[in-house]
Amino acid sequence: MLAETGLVVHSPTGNYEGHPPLLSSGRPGGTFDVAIIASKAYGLPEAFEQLRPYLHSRSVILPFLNGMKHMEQIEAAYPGQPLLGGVARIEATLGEDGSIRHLSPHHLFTYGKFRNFSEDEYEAVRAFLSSISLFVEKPDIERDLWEKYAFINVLSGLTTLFQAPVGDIREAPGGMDTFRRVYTETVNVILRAGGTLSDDYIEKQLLIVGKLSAQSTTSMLRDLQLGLPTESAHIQGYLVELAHRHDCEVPLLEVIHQRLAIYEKTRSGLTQEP
Ligand SMILES: NC(=O)C1=CN([C@@H]2O[C@H](COP(=O)(O)OP(=O)(O)OC[C@H]3O[C@@H](n4cnc5c(N)ncnc54)[C@H](OP(=O)(O)O)[C@@H]3O)[C@@H](O)[C@H]2O)C=CC1
Ligand SMILES: CC(C)(CO)C(=O)C(=O)O
Repeated sequence: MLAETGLVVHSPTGNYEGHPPLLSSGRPGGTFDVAIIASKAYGLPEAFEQLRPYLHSRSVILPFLNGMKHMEQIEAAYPGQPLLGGVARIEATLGEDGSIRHLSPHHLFTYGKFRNFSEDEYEAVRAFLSSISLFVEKPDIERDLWEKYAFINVLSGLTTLFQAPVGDIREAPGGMDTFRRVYTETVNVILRAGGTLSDDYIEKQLLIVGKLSAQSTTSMLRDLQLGLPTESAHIQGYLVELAHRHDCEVPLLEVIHQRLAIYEKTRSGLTQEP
């Protein structure tokens, strides 16, 4: 589709149309110095194999997935490969015509050193990425990854559990308290698992939740309502796995995870050939 229509972006910050060079997996193309991975988490195993022939031993990997588990998966798939952390803060979706629809003016992509860099290698990639105005370097990208993970875990978990936008959950009896309890469980797991979060993280997040527009939802709820696969195993499933590994009690996270696991099981039953 991209080859036919080109890359079309509709955005409140300005539209774009262009025909970037395209390379389909399996076609000759040489190797690349930087590879950005931005598939959904469930597409990673296939993406890893398709990308492999285009990497040299010092190609830099820059993932922009939500969550944290993919960082372990990338390290396992490409041991020793220089790995950046990347966090995307944007609200975007694919239109039926294949165009990208940027839904709100806000957008920020942060990156930073994660594993397996020499000083010179990191300096070279930093100099390259700093020429792209969308990208902002973060000295502590690991904390940024954990903070976005906690945020998306709570927001996608509660919007899918209740199948409702933020405003309806917030205004239901005890709604803000539910946000606080799910944030508290999430933060406990992350800290016990060795993750870092900024001081007063929960209070700051509750202020953000209070200010979100009442209609705010998440891409996971949109996927669930359309009967599409979700990243729940990668987001909620991995957090519950970390909770069990580190002896944390997480009753609400378990219920959210179960609700999403039931959805995924029902969905895969419906999509299987008879
Ligand atoms: N959408 C958003 O607003 C935000 C998303 N994120 C995170 O970003 C990640 C991507 O999400 P999103 O962009 O919404 O997902 P989409 O499904 O919209 O886009 C993923 C893209 O990856 C492509 N892709 C999948 N597998 C491969 C492969 N093996 N080789 C090459 N390309 C591949 C898909 O191509 P094709 O269509 O041909 O399959 C598709 O264009 C997720 O982890 C999500 O949580 C983070 C912040 C905001
Ligand atoms: C930030 C947010 C909630 C924007 O849609 C998101 O990342 C998602 O829905 O996946």
